[in-house]
Amino acid sequence: MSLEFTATVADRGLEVAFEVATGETLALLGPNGAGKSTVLSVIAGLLRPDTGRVVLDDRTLVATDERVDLAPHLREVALLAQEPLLFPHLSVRENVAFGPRSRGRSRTEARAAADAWLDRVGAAELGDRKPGEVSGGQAQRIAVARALAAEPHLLLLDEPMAALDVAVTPALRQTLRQVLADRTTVLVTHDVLDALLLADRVLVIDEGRVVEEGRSGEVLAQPRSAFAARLAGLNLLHGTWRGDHAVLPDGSQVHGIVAGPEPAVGDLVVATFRPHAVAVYLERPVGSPRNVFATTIDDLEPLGDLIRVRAGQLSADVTAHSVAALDLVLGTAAQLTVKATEVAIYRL
Ligand SMILES: Nc1ncnc2c1ncn2[C@@H]1O[C@H](COP(=O)(O)OP(=O)(O)OP(=O)(O)O)[C@@H](O)[C@H]1O
Repeated sequence: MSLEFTATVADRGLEVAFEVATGETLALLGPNGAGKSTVLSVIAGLLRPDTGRVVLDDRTLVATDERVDLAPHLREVALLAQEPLLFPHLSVRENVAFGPRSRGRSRTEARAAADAWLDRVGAAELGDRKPGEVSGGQAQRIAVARALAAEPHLLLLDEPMAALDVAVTPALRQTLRQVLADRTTVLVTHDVLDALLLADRVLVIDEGRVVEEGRSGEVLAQPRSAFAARLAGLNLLHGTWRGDHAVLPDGSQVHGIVAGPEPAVGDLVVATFRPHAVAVYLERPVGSPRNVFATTIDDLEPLGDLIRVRAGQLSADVTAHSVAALDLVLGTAAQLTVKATEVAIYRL
């Protein structure tokens, strides 16, 4: 085990234990105030737990019963927050070179390491600029490079994409996928796609307690906790890429827009779309091209002004008026449709 974590923090109502294997990415999911950031603060050494023990590889970072409490800068842990927090007076290259320099590398080595990391995160051309002269998405890439250039044993990411435009998140998510592979990471996120695409396992925390834990795909496919179920409200269909559409295990086809890198024929993919984008018909609709799934309704659940219709693996949010007009009840055979433009397809 690479990271072993047990801690209680009484005034934040936190009592959590988990482990992360070497090279694994663990996503921490949970509602606001659940305690996710508190867990990261304890690991980074910004908050001392009332009781607890955090061991990274074979080094004890904090152990309340042994009175061990390593200073943050000695922990070899990098914390990347929502806001990039770059040093404004240093150039981008100097920001990234900061970690290697503090680890005793020469100026030339540190600059070379900085340029190599900037290149890996797709920010090679920004080295000479000041942080004030780059966009939010670029600043976050630079912050990723800076965190990794310090060669941390553990990377902590606190909603690294929360402050960014939705337009730039797919590209940064792709960069993170590449740099997180084989790197021990704890990632706090609210985004089901981050959990699915970046994390091997997820831990769902609610009111300071672990309520669910497992492989990302499994937890999101069959959520047990209310929070994971709400997250998993997003439709997720796993399939195989066929060049211009995905084929599901039952043979049905899904057409959509590829987000991120183009999958090769035969690659495993996931097609995602919001329940809002799904329409329910009794007969197979004719006309404009779209995805049609023949299925049977197995749950109808009020959701604010709408009704969430569940049918097999699919969810559709429709008005109460249409549920009444179509006379939908449990067991009704229905055709669920979604336009290809509403479906995002990701390579797994
Ligand atoms: N600096 C602080 N001082 C005291 N209590 C705090 C502090 N920060 C957070 N808390 C409290 O600790 C609990 C856990 O908060 P934490 O920020 O860890 O949750 P979170 O899961 O990261 O939430 P979010 O998703 O909103 O970031 C909450 O009850 C919160 O109000």
